[in-house]
Amino acid sequence: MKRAEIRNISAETLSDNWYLLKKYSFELKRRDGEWQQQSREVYDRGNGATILLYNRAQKTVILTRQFRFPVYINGHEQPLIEAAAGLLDEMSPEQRIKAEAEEETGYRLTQVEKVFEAYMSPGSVTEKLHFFIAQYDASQQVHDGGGLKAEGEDIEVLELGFADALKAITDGVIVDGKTIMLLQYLALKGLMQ
Ligand SMILES: Nc1nc2c(ncn2[C@@H]2O[C@H](COP(=O)(O)OP(=O)(O)O[C@H]3O[C@H](CO)[C@@H](O)[C@H](O)[C@@H]3O)[C@@H](O)[C@H]2O)c(=O)[nH]1
Ligand SMILES: [Mg+2]
Repeated sequence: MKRAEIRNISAETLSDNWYLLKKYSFELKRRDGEWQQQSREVYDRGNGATILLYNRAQKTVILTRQFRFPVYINGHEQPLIEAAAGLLDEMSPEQRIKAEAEEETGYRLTQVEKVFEAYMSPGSVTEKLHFFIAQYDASQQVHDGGGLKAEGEDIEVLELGFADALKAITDGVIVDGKTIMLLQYLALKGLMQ
């Protein structure tokens, strides 16, 4: 696939507060060869990583549940069930996800497996998410998890049966994209059989 042809990129910062929102103007060469002027607002919060902990013998997974304000104002008033995740903050995806998994779930992981990368909202958000899975057992639990109170985190740790977690997707109880992708990955690869 050939690279997109883009010229005359300029940017204006609309907000530089917690994260960065810019408005870009640029010209894009359409497939018919015509140059077209466009502008796009782009939200940059860095890249992130997420992980699903699974136990094959027990047929269970570890998920988190926390209040998410953007989801709340868009109509989902319950806390959101999610795979553990965090922003990279200059660390490598593997280092970051091990630290984040321990902070949020309380499980200390030695081996993690990278499964894929994905842009989750490519029309407006720059973020690329790195997806991991890891096997866990009770001996790896070093504390109760919960995240960082100073950052406003108040994270519940859930251990769910894998079949119940898959059913929660079709029942509309699990509605977070990264979490659905990771649960379906385990199912597709037959890792819980
Ligand atoms: N004060 C303040 N705090 C914020 C703001 N936005 C985020 N935070 C705080 O910044 C911290 C970021 O926590 P992380 O665990 O690193 O990130 P995350 O929010 O869990 O993000 C993960 O999940 C997202 C949603 O699926 C992913 O998009 C992201 O890549 C990452 O994987 C959280 O404590 C969050 O409350 C803000 O505007 N103001
Ligand atoms: Mg997080």
